[in-house]
Amino acid sequence: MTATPSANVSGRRQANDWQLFKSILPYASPYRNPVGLAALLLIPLALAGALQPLLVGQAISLLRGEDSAYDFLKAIPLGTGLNVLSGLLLVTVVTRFSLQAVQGFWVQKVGQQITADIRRDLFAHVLSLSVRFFDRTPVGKLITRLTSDVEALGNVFATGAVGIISDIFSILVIVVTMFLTQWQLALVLVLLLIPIAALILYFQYEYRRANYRAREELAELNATLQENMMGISVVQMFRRERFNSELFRQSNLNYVHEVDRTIFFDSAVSATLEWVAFAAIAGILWFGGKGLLNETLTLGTLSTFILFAQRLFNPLQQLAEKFTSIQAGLTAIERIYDLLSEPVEIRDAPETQTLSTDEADHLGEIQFQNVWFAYKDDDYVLRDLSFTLRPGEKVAIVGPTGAGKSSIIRLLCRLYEPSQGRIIVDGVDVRNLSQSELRRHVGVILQNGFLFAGDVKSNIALGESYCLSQIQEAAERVNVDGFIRELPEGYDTQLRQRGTNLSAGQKQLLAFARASIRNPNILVLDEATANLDVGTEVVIQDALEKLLAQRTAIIIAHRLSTIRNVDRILVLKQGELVEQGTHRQLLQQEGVYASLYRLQTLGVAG
Ligand SMILES: Nc1ncnc2c1ncn2[C@@H]1O[C@H](COP(=O)(O)OP(=O)(O)OP(=O)(O)O)[C@@H](O)[C@H]1O
Repeated sequence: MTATPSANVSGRRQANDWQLFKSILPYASPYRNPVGLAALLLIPLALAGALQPLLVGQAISLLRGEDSAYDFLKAIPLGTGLNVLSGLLLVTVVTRFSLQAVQGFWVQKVGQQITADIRRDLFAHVLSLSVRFFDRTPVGKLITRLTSDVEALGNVFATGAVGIISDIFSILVIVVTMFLTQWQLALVLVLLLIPIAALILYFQYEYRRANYRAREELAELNATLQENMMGISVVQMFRRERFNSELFRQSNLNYVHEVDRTIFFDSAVSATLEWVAFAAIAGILWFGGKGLLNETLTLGTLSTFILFAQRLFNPLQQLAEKFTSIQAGLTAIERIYDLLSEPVEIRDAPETQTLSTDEADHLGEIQFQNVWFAYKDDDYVLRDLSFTLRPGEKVAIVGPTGAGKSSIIRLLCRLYEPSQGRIIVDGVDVRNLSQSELRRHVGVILQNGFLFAGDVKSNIALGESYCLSQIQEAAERVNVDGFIRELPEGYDTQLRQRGTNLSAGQKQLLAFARASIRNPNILVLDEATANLDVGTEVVIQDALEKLLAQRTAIIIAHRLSTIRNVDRILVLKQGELVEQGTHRQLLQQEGVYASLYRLQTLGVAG
């Protein structure tokens, strides 16, 4: 066992079963009617269940002419009395059989709908969580929560485990009926129930802990699996197969170890109940037998109680059978609840401001005011950064690897929030803008544009309602229309997941079309032309000039030759702005930029 799962278990938010139950209660409210109907059926079901032992006991009493037989039965002929009892027994059997079927169907149907609703909300919630959350949570773990944890919850309904509620209700009705029939025997049975309940609670507690750890291990396993699938080319290229298989084997073993613990506690519950059910019947026989000899008890009542004991432990045994499913379901709710209560760090302010859409307002001004930023604690990657980009200005950010260039972009787009300081776009703090307005205002083209499974045109429109001609125009504006038309089915060409049937450069071309169609006032290019060959880059550069006209632009590029013509260059070093000016001014300053530039031109010459 590794230290990780226990750390996870102890580090998780504590919620008791009642809180967990309450957390899914709102999901049941749209299905009030079927849930109410199923709950209502509990009453006739439990009553019919409690009546059966009484009827059998009465038949025996009647046959033996005992006092415990009801007076109205004693008043009619024996044959008629037995017929009445058999008829009533048949009614209870048919009632239980048919109502159980109706109830089972409704509960399962509603259960699956509730599970689907939870899955939907979980997905929407995960998508709204900040990038910071994804930095610390492996995707494989999230997938486990969205798939197998939700599945475990669905199983509670699918396996009929939710019928436990009806079992508990039946136990209560039987207990009351027993006390009304013969309180001494009823007491014997109820006293037996107390230690069993305590034992079951203990096993349940242990099972839940083991099950939570097992789920954590499964999430770990899936994270390893996902990482290897995503990085398959690196795995194969560096011959990591054997090494990674060993890591996977360990993860697998940890999982099995935890599952073994859950099996142990599950079996312990079944075994305890099996044993106790017999002990209960023995207890009744012993105690009731003495009553029979003293003639304080009739055989009819004793038979009724033997059946009661069976009836009482039957739901408990069912509980043992459903136990795994229910406990797994509760663990699943716990994990789902954990994720659903993960706070959305970046959300729209209650009253957002809007940006001016008036062209005359010279849109596209960006101000960073004393911005500090750290991904973790006080490990600042941007330090007291202040600069202003005038509307329409083209500014390049350069600096060594890890200087914090991309972090500036992430802050501007509000994927993260600054630790201190403010970022202002057209006079409005980005925190006061709605995220959709900000993202519409700022277009970003990244080095590795992500593509979704679907066709080319939907990858440009990305869910917005652009028509084909608008998409084509946008592609023409950035000179990528020709490239798209050369694809096997032009704009209808299906892209496989993550666009694996396109080259890195081709993906970047589509990213240009994506930005062009949205017509943002501010355009950010993060190493956007790094994957293009020189020929394509010339074509794109030409398109870019057109795209960038009238817009504010931030360009991050390692190849300094591509940014010589920008209005201003900001030089970043270890998160601080160390120089700024035009290419010419910076060369004259003989500082960081000049040495970077010389190194590159030397590199090119060499
Ligand atoms: N998600 C993250 N979590 C923690 N630290 C990060 C994260 N992303 C980046 N960093 C750290 O922040 C620093 C700045 O990273 P950033 O990506 O902004 O650099 P960059 O200048 O764009 O680098 P490059 O030129 O290599 O793209 C680096 O030291 C990096 O290790």
